[in-house]
Amino acid sequence: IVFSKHYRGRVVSLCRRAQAWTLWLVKQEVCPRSVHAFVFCQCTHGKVDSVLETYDLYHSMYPSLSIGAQIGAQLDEVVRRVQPSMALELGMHCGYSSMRMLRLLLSGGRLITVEQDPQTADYGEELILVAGFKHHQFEVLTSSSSDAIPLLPERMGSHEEGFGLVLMDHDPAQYLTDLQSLEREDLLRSEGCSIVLIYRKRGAGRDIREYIQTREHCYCIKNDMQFMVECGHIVVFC
Ligand SMILES: C[S@@+](CC[C@H](N)C(=O)[O-])C[C@H]1O[C@@H](n2cnc3c(N)ncnc32)[C@H](O)[C@@H]1O
Repeated sequence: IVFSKHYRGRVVSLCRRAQAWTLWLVKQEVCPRSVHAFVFCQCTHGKVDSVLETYDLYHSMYPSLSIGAQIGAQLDEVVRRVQPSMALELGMHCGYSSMRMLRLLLSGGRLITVEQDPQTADYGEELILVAGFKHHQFEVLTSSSSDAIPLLPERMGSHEEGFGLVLMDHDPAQYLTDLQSLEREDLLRSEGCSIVLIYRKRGAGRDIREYIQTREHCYCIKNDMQFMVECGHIVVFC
C-alpha cells in the first residue's frame, strides 16, 4: 500500500508539471491556482522567508511569472537603499515581489499593489497574509494600472509626499503611459523616487529610455541590468 501511494503521488506530481508546462508552452500562461496551492501547502505559515523559499522552489520546478530569486535580490538592494515609506507595485501576480518588498519596509511603511486579474489578486493577497503581513501594511487594488492610478491619491492616507519606490512588472507596453499618469497625478515623491522596471525580453523599453533621455533634468538611469532598470526621478528639477 505504501509503495502504491508513493508512486501515485509521483504520478500526480508529474501530471501537474506536464499540465503547467503545456499551459505555458501553448498560451504563455501560468495557473495562479497551482502557484497558490503549492506555496500554501508547503510553506511554514507566518514565516515570510519560508514563503519566499517555497516560491523559489516552485519557480525551479514549474513555469513561473515571479521575478525569482536573482532579480529579487537586485530589487532587495534597491528597497534597502531607498527605504520608501510608501511603495507602489504594478503587476502583483501571486505576491512574490510584493512580499520581498514588504519584508524590507521600515516600520510604518506601506505597499499598494495592483493586479488586474481578480482571481490572481485573491490568491496573491491570501499568500501575503499567510506570510504574516497585515492589512495596515499593504493594500491590493484589483484593476488595471490605468484605472488604478487615478484612484491612488485618495489611497495615500497620511503619506501625502507620494511614492518613494514604484515597481513596474505588469505590461512593458504600458510602462511609459503609466509613468506619465503617475507624474500627472503628482504621485512621485518630490524629494526623489526610484522607478524599477522589469524587462523579461531583450531590447524592450526603448520608448521609456527615449523619454528619460529627453528629460535629463529630472530623470536618470541609476542601474541598468539585464532584466531590471532603475530610474531616479526628482520632481524639484522638473
Ligand atoms: C509578470 S507578472 C508579475 C509578477 C510579480 N511581480 C512577481 O514577481 O511575482 C505580471 C502580472 O501583471 C498583471 N497585469 C498585466 N497587465 C496589467 C495591467 N495593465 N494592470 C494591472 N495588472 C496587470 C498580470 O495579470 C500578471 O499577474
